[in-house]
Amino acid sequence: MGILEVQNVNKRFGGLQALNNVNLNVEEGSVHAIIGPNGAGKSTLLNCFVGRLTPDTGSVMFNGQSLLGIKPHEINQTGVSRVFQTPEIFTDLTVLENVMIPAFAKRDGAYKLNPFKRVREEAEVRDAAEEVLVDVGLQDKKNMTAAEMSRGDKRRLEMAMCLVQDPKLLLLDEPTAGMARADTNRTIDLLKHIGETRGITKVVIEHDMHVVFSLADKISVLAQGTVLVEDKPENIKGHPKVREAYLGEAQV
Ligand SMILES: Nc1ncnc2c1ncn2[C@@H]1O[C@H](COP(=O)(O)OP(=O)(O)OP(=O)(O)O)[C@@H](O)[C@H]1O
Repeated sequence: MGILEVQNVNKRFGGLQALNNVNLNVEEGSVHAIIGPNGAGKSTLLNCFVGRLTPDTGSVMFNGQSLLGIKPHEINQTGVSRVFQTPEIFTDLTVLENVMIPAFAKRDGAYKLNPFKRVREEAEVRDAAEEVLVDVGLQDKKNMTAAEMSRGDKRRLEMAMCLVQDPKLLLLDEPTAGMARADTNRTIDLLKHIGETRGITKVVIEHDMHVVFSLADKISVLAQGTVLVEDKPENIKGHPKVREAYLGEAQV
């Protein structure tokens, strides 16, 4: 049984069938990539895992429990964390403070009124945050204001904000979008490192095939809301259905 099991998920926006009987089986501890041309339905699918969208029909099971009808913050509490395409960080706070806030939220169940004042006093939360900053290589920048960071570092910070919540499943929406090659390679190394040290299952949406083939244990190819193939990377490369889906786009 997979840690995340998606069965016959359908989602329609008006006249558009954005997801059409989608099935996905993500094995525990694996990296599962979802690829596909623009508008294929990748983000829509991810939104169905985190409670931002509810499928019209079908099921989404995480660790044997249905995620449908559960609020986003409650899904987060079950161990699902998401890294966004555009980092959602508190630019006025320091790097360390940014990581302490989600740690606090996870421990106490939700953001409380004036959480920051309390966070400051929490040594236990601070220790957890510092540990994660070492993991993502930002320990030297912990006292820097988040606004001052490079784009690549902001994404590492957001990763740290997810990791400090000790997720079982990490969802990454184009983790290297807009990065130069050097930053992309650092991100690949970081994700591999996290896999080794923390054993977190990851679902990655990604357009950059270098990233996909460097990381993925399994790949699902989505086109026009339908999963064309779910297979190991070596069987995806050059697959005729995949080539067809990508006609005129990035080559697989
Ligand atoms: N809230 C919405 N209302 C109406 N249509 C939507 C909505 N969200 C997505 N769509 C449409 O659903 C289809 C799938 O969109 P989605 O963003 O999931 O694709 P994607 O594979 O993530 O694309 P990209 O790689 O460009 O990010 C697209 O045609 C999109 O325009």
